[in-house]
Amino acid sequence: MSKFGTLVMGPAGAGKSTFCSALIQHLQNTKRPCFYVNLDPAAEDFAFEPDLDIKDLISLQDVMEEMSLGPNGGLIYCFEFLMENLDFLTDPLEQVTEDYLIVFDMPGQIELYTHVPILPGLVKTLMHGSLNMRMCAAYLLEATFVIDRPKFFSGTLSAMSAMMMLEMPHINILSKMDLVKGQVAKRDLKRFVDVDADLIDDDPARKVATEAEQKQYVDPASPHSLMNGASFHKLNKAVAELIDGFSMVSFLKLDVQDEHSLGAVLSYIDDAIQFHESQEPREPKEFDADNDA
Ligand SMILES: Nc1nc2c(ncn2[C@@H]2O[C@H](COP(=O)(O)OP(=O)(O)OP(=O)(O)O)[C@@H](O)[C@H]2O)c(=O)[nH]1
Ligand SMILES: [Mg+2]
Repeated sequence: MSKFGTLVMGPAGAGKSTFCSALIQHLQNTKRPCFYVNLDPAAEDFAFEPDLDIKDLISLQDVMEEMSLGPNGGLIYCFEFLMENLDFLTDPLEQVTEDYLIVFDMPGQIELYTHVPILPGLVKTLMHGSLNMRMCAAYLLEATFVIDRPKFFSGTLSAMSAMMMLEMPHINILSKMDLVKGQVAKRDLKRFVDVDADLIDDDPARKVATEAEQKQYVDPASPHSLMNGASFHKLNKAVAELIDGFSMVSFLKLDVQDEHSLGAVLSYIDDAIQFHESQEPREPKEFDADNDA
């Protein structure tokens, strides 16, 4: 029997916990069971009480106080501790049946997704251990990033970094769409959703380098050369072309207030983990003449 889950990831404040709550509410509205796992050892307030909370194993506050660590070092310590005590996570998940969607709410420290090798180990255990969980990553990036194009591509690289680290089905999501409504034309938004490298050239905020600035740029091979606006632009364009040329990243738009938007994101998650293909066909409910009258 398989289990099904999604890891909700992304930078600090991207809207992960808000999305988890909205998704749980949507699952409840559509009569689907859900198991909510909080893996953020610093999270405090929840719209839905987690079914499993890493804070019952270890809390970031305690680690920082007792180990004299800062918030980022403390978080890594918490995850290393979780990896040494994986039964805390796997035992309760053993009981979860295949009709459930298991939603993992992750912390926002970006290093977890970029270069610390803890998450790949955790994902391997969940997917390839006895739980046999089919999982996908839901990586959130705040939609306001589209206002600043180099920042958008930088955020896209962080999503790619997580994709490369985790080697699991991956869905990228532009969260907080309500914040850019009316600010970005639909036509322009399309070019962020299916990433278009020309966004870098068309950037209305782009400062064109003066002739003097162009000359300032010396030798790219020299460690003492300073990159100026023109050379940063070339670098940004090359990165954007790489993303565009290989169709490596595209985004779904998410407005947590909109049930259709949540439903659309959920259907991508379901497809990625092949949720519906593995469900037993349900018996249609018996017709109850008394109640239906
Ligand atoms: N306008 C708007 N605000 C949002 C939305 N989602 C989240 N927020 C706000 O953004 C802030 C961060 O939201 P969270 O859901 O806590 O973000 P997070 O990614 O879980 O944050 P960390 O766990 O701290 O990394 C909160 O103030 C939310 O109210 C959204 O869709 N629209
Ligand atoms: Mg959160």
